[in-house]
Amino acid sequence: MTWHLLLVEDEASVREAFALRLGNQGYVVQTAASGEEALALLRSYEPDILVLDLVMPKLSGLDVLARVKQTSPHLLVILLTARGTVKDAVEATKLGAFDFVAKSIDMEDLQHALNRATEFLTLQRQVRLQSGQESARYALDRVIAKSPTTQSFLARVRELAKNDRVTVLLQGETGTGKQYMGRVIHFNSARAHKPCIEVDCPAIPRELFESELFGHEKGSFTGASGRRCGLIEMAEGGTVLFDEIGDLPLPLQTKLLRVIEERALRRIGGSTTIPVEVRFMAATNRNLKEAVAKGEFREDLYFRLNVVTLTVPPLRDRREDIIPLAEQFLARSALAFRKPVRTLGESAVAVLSRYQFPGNVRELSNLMERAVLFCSEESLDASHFPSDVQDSPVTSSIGASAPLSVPAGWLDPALVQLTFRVGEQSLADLEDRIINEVLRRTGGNKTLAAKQLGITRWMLDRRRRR
Ligand SMILES: Nc1ncnc2c1ncn2[C@@H]1O[C@H](COP(=O)(O)OP(=O)(O)OP(=O)(O)O)[C@@H](O)[C@H]1O
Repeated sequence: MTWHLLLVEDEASVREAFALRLGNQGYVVQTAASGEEALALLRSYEPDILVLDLVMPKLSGLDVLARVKQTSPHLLVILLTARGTVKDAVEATKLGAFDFVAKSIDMEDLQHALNRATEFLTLQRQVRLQSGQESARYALDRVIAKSPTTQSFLARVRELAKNDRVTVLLQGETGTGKQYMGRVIHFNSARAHKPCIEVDCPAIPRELFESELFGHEKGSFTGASGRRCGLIEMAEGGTVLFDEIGDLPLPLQTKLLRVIEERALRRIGGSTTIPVEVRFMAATNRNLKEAVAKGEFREDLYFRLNVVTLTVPPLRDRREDIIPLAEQFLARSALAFRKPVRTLGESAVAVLSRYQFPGNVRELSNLMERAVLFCSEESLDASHFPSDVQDSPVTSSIGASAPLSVPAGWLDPALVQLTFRVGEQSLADLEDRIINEVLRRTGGNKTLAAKQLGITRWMLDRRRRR
């Protein structure tokens, strides 16, 4: 499992050194140089653990802790101090800190606290699974399926939920809901009370991949200070869902194939074979057949995964679902942001009904979230959407979408025009539009899109999830 960590430390040298070491240990680290910066970041970013320096110039660690606990009561906070007192420690505990540790160059105490925190989070997730909250969220009768396309798609999902040993390959454009549908299959199957472990292939650093997936024995490589069980083992009895399986490094494809075929694995450095009883699912927006032809994906693994292929339809092929989905996202965001908005006004319905949604359900969900954030009335109308969405042209049949226009007369097909109204759109909005356009032009190939944008695959994913 990959853990996201926000490190708040005002001394640049300490911040950078700690971030580097924690990053090398597999944590995904974001940093902030002050309490104020951390609070601003936490409005849009949800780490698993917050590591806070106690003594900072304006807002102290305790001030930040008090504020964070009001908005995110379950976030685990570790306070770091070079010269803290018992009084500070007592105060931190009262405010709900998870731990209070000494700041040292070797980070020894912090390491122990982080180990405890990640163990606690793993356990908490298992308990949450058992409590059935997720099962209710992904119940088949709660999936919006107004359109005939989604209805027939769900009929196949229902069958696959019943047959809980069949391996499934979920295909579809970016943001169509492949992972979401994978969860629907899991939580409606006999495995629902067991873990559903998602492996985000592009997000796991290559050098850690094998150990994340298969686990390791103590001392099997430098840094393997204890025995660790891998994600596949953790899913025992349940499902492992590989997101963007096309990004699985080739050597690991061979190993995974063996595990699927033999239903058993060996941890790195281990001498015993451990049987695994899990269902495997994989999602991709790449054309895996093409990847096989190019030698980037193993053909035998492709056939192993491709026992049943489910293609999640793009939103433009199930337009009847747009408004009910928008209403669901509106209700969810209004609750999360404590906003008075309750309904979609006529003008908003009109805009949503004609917009093409190149980014599919994810784009609709993000669009509604932002619109709700800027709405202080009871009814949300078109003016709450960004201008390019408001001004999107009416189309009767929606084929390839073009959110950024190519002006007439421009001969170079790689040239696009980006227009925006100053004061109405944030940098993040513009970034989203550029990313969506590049993804559209690469046919949803995220690796290629990231390359064209000059960022890493991981950064692309983080930005899209923002
Ligand atoms: N039918 C649905 N009902 C409610 N929410 C949905 C539905 N389908 C997708 N979503 C939401 O839309 C977002 C994108 O879905 P998801 O991550 O499953 O897409 P994806 O196809 O796996 O995307 P990518 O290819 O980019 O990884 C998620 O927040 C998900 O919860």
